[in-house]
Amino acid sequence: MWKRVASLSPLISSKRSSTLNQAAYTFKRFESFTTETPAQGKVGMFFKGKTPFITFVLGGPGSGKGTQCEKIVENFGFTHLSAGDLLRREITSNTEDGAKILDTIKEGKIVHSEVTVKLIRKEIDSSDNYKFLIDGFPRSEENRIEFERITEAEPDIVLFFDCPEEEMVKRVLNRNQGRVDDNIDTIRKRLKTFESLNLPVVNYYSKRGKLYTINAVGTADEIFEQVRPVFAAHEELST
Ligand SMILES: Nc1ncnc2c1ncn2[C@@H]1O[C@H](COP(=O)(O)OP(=O)(O)OP(=O)(O)O)[C@@H](O)[C@H]1O
Ligand SMILES: Nc1ccn([C@@H]2O[C@H](COP(=O)(O)O)[C@@H](O)[C@H]2O)c(=O)n1
Ligand SMILES: [Mg+2]
Repeated sequence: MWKRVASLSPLISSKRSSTLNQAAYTFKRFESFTTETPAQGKVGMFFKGKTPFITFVLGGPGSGKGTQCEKIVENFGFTHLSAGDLLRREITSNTEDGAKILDTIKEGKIVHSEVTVKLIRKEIDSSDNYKFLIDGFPRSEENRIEFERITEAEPDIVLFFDCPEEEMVKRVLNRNQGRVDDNIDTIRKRLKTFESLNLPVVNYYSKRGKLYTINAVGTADEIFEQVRPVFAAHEELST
């Protein structure tokens, strides 16, 4: 199993890209593998000689997480794992959990962490990549704690797309992708869930100096110009 032997986050948690340029970074280094026997089912054992680089992508419904993840994939070679997409795929595959997941999503609530972490871990395990964007996760402290318990890993960085509610509502209502939760009633519930369960996670990573807050208002390209330097600054560390 790999272990973090030194993991020093940016000394300044960035609010805007300009702050990033001034941020002093110290080396973030991992030991790829220890000599210990790998623990069954831990993320580390699946990375053959490479150190996993994990980014959590947070933000309210419609804040643009998926849109920006596509751009990060194109520009920085990450694998994009959207927790919401994995859960929706589970619904269509008629598994035991599918019906419960559908009800939870319609209610704008959070699916039990064990289910979501299992799906994420399966994707990580079967990937040849070692750079992951985990989009829409962790959505709650329970999500976060379960991920840490199962993987013994923490994210290297956490992006937070900060968007006003009225803009999020507008974007979701215009999305037209046939999502069962893209209606005004569910959006209201999702916004409440975001505030009560997801913002504490955002604050947690802010206190740990891992959070990069991105102003999510503007065109997708403008927003990506704030995102780009975050990854450019970490590129050496993540290759
Ligand atoms: N900067 C932007 N300006 C205007 N529209 C945008 C912008 N970024 C994304 N959109 C559009 O807003 C909608 C929501 O974006 P996206 O799906 O990326 O958000 P999300 O944060 O992943 O939402 P969810 O949490 O609901 O999955 C999409 O239709 C997308 O095309
Ligand atoms: N960690 C998560 C992520 C998502 N959900 C549920 O899926 C819905 C859609 O998620 P998007 O990221 O695609 O917006 C979300 O509202 C939750 O119901 C979850 O439970 N846990
Ligand atoms: Mg999304």
